[in-house]
Amino acid sequence: MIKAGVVGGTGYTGVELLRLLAQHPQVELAAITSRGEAGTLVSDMFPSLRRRVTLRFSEPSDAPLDGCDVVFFATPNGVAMHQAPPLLAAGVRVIDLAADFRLKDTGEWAKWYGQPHAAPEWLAKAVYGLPELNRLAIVGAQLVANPGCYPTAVQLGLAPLVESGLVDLEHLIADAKSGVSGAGRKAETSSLFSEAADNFKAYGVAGHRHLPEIRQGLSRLAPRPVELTFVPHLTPLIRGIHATLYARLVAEGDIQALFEKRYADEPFVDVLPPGAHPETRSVRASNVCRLAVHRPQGADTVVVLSVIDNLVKGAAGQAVQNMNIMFGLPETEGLWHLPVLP
Ligand SMILES: NC(=O)C1=CN([C@@H]2O[C@H](COP(=O)(O)OP(=O)(O)OC[C@H]3O[C@@H](n4cnc5c(N)ncnc54)[C@H](OP(=O)(O)O)[C@@H]3O)[C@@H](O)[C@H]2O)C=CC1
Ligand SMILES: CC(=O)N[C@@H](CCC(=O)OP(=O)(O)O)C(=O)O
Repeated sequence: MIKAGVVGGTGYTGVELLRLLAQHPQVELAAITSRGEAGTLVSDMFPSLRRRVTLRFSEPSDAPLDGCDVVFFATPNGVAMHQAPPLLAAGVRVIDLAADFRLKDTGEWAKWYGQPHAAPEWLAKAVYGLPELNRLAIVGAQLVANPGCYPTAVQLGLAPLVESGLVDLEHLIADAKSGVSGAGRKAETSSLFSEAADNFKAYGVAGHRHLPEIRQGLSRLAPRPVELTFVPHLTPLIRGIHATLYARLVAEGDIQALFEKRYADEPFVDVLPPGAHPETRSVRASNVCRLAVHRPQGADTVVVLSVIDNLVKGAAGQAVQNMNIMFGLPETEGLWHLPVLP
């Protein structure tokens, strides 16, 4: 059995990790931290976990994390880069759900996250954990940087086009909408029911911190750096991301066949038949990304529709998928459940 610890067990990605890990046949939950709830039974805070998770929350400094085989950080940006290095030095494998180890350039990290990087030596060793684009590197990794939710939906939707050389790499567009759980469980005015319900708005148009992450990931697939306009929106869903992606063709090709071939062996990427419109509810609570490819009026703009559950394929599910790869387990272990509908 793999002994797993979770730092940040009271947040949305933390409780989603607990849901997935508690049902994983090869995992034993060994430690779950909270700074404010140490001593509280996890199932008292989250009755959804009653009779399945019997642990109490521990203070991060008291939790037996160095006795774990793997520790997940489900903490705000800037926490894991301070707390993970001693665990890594002790041989523990770490999967960070935050952004601390995603951007390879420390200057870029400081610019977008407003603080200097505290562990550049581990940054160099970290592997970006988007299995469909980077599987082989994850196999041997000790430290995996789990991608952001928007970057997962956008990169999976644009990767086949960028790899193909059929599209203009300088004018990609990602128009993405997220449910409110994407902002986390912490109290914030913009997440209040009266602010977010019955409302729809763009934010971060001048520059969102997921832009450099998407650019870095897609540029690795291309002969030169890609340029992208990325506009996130907040939509009154609890879970879900819907990304509408635009690319201009510079050469002819069968785009539907390109996507079907690219993802034919991927258990968690579903390319829908021509003309389909994927819905966020078709992936709710599952680790699946559903894609549909369109070419309106047969013109030279390709439109890709990409949906994921931000808490699963966009965070906790992808983290478990990465753990499975790191530990040589079947990739679908503990993740092969169907979405919840309606
Ligand atoms: N929500 C989403 O859809 C996605 C989130 N992410 C990323 O995952 C991470 C977690 O997100 P989310 O679960 O939404 O966030 P939440 O705000 O819901 O939870 C954050 C958790 O971190 C703990 N925490 C906060 N500060 C510290 C600290 N200094 N030391 C130890 N623990 C700390 C909190 O617990 P306590 O205060 O009890 O200690 C809480 O459990 C973030 O980096 C986020 O950007 C990534 C992809 C998608
Ligand atoms: C709706 C909403 O607020 N979403 C978050 C993205 C959450 C996420 O994935 O952020 P990290 O890169 O920090 O992991 C945002 O736009 O800030």
